[in-house]
Amino acid sequence: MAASATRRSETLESIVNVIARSAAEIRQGLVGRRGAVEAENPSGEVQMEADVWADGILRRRLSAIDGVAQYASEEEPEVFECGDIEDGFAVAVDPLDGSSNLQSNNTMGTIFGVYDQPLPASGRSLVTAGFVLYGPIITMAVANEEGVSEYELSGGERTLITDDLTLPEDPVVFGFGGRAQHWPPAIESYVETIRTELKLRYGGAMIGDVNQVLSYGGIFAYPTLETHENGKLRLQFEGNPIGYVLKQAGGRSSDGTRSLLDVEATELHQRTPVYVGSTEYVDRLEAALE
Ligand SMILES: O=P(O)(O)OC[C@H]1O[C@](O)(COP(=O)(O)O)[C@@H](O)[C@@H]1O
Ligand SMILES: [Mg+2]
Ligand SMILES: [Mg+2]
Repeated sequence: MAASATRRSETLESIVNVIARSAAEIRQGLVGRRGAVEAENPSGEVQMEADVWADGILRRRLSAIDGVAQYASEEEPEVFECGDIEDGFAVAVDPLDGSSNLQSNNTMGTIFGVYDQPLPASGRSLVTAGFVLYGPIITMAVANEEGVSEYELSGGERTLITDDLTLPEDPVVFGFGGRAQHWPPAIESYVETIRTELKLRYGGAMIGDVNQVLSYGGIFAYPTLETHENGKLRLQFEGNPIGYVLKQAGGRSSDGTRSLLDVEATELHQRTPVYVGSTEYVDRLEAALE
């Protein structure tokens, strides 16, 4: 993509600012939108009112940014073309990650990835990725080639907490999704081993669970299942952005055999097994699956 370096960095800054400024509004808008709509997303999952609403806000605001050429979301079947792809970025979002937690009022997030190639694109073409976490307070992690920064968000303001978010050296937590009776034997015995070393932390929103791994070290997975070989999570909207954040924080990602960033992107809504966290634990997981 041919835009000048200055224009590219202005566009990236605008994308991050728009997501940061929308976060408080998205969280407030969850009130009264905790029910399902009579529709499924392209992955065949029930959509919640809040999923559709948050997607609408992000589509309108992100597609209006000069230098954003494509917008795509977990909630929409097709890429929304909004500029010249020869001269702009593609933004992929999971507007609400963990929206099944609306019912129980638990943690959720918003995930984004900014690609330098038309979607579906390889994780190697990400230039920025990150997430908003709607916890007791709203935080945001933003990864780019310089590393990972963490912010606290309040109203429209973004306050830098650290510009060097890195995984701690001594891992503490793990969380694996899916029903244990559907895990292949190799996953089951890996979990049997690591549960003697780490503490279980699983909250049902990838972004909440991944943020615990970023804070304390360890491993998060939504693994391959005997019923669903590619697990549940989507490469463009979830796997790639989180794989990029973890790599820039000093850890790594895998689909079971290779970095998520090296998985070939064939379809917008393709699923992939996801294993992310401290390098030692992801390496051992790959060895267990060999
Ligand atoms: O309810 P399960 O099967 O544990 O699945 C939880 C996983 O599904 C997800 O909620 C999928 O994301 P969405 O909510 O964006 O569809 C992940 O955040 C989470 O890790
Ligand atoms: Mg999600
Ligand atoms: Mg979602």
